[in-house]
Amino acid sequence: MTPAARVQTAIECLDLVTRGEPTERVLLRWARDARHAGSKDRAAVRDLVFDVVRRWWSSAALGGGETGRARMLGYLRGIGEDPATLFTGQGYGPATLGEAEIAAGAAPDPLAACDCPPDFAEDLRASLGAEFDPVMELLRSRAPVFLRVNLLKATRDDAQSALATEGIETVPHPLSPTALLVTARPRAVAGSRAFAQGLIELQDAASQALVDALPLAGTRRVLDYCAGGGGKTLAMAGRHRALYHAHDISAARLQPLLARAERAGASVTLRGADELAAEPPYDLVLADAPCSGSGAWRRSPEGKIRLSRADFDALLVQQRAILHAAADKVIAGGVLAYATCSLMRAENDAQVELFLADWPAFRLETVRNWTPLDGGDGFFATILRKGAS
Ligand SMILES: C[S@@+](CC[C@H](N)C(=O)[O-])C[C@H]1O[C@@H](n2cnc3c(N)ncnc32)[C@H](O)[C@@H]1O
Repeated sequence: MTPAARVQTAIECLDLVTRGEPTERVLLRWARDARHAGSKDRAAVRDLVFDVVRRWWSSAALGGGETGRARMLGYLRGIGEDPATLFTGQGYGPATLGEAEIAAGAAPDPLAACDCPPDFAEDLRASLGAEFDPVMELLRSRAPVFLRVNLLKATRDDAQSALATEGIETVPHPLSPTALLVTARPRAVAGSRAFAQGLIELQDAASQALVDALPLAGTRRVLDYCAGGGGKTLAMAGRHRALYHAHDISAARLQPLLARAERAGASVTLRGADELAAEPPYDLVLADAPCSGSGAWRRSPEGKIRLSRADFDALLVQQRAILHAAADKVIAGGVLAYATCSLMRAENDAQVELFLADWPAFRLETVRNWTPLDGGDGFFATILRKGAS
């Protein structure tokens, strides 16, 4: 595909995204049907579509409309590329620009310029304070690719050397002693020998820093209450030997965890709701709750354009319920760690305040926040210690 044909394909995908179809589903369907497209084309179209989603509002303003074509036009203007070089009307590229399109488009207002979802601007401003502008600016660009070195199988130096033999260049990242930032061939990671042998996992550096902050030393029984695919379960197991139980309301989400654990050389047991109810309490329960995902909007930008006020309110209710259920599984003297990848106070400190008012047996031990300004995604983590008796 020519660069112009990739742009036209991205425009058609963006039209479907605008109509409400999930971006990932649109791209998967296109990739399945596009027999003429090679892997580089697929990657390029994917990158273009997600780049525009990250700059949803500024692209619409600069392009003078909300169609895929207008947004692509605005996106190209926004990154300083001349759209006329791609909108040539040749081959499978987009039709040449009409006079109205050339004249259309205006500088975005300050909120659109930072591509902040209007419905959450107030929350984000209040939560981030002086960091609002620089954080929103970072969320307009792609996330770096980070790896977590699996200390059960390799040191960070070993992992770096193994990756380098496959042309994957990395540098250590200061956010965590296990974090590597990929500086060359990030797309080769998932197919690499180092990955197949369990030396590394793909995991954001702040997510690793969050696990570093958990008081795992001395714990014997650990429950990951919202384990999902088990990213944090495996990060904990890579650092500290203990009995790890993984639970999630969705069995489908947990499903890849056992194969991942085997590759990592870690021992993790899945626990459904009934099994969990029969388990004695744990020394440490991690509740990595579902959230707005606002801290990870550059990695998963879909949430930025889809999150509604009603979704958000439902998430707050879910987070409270999860905190209560997870607290029930903490042994006297043990720890409840509540975490989100949200930048918003309502999901973070405010939830903890509500929890502490309901559960006087717990006291706040530490609170940590990471934003994309630290290099990785935005995360919140708090350690709540249950009284000894
Ligand atoms: C932020 S994700 C977890 C990510 C995971 N810890 C990781 O590091 O890869 C939140 C998870 O919470 C799960 N979840 C939602 N409601 C839940 C509930 N009531 N009980 C347990 N898990 C729940 C979701 O299915 C989702 O997998």
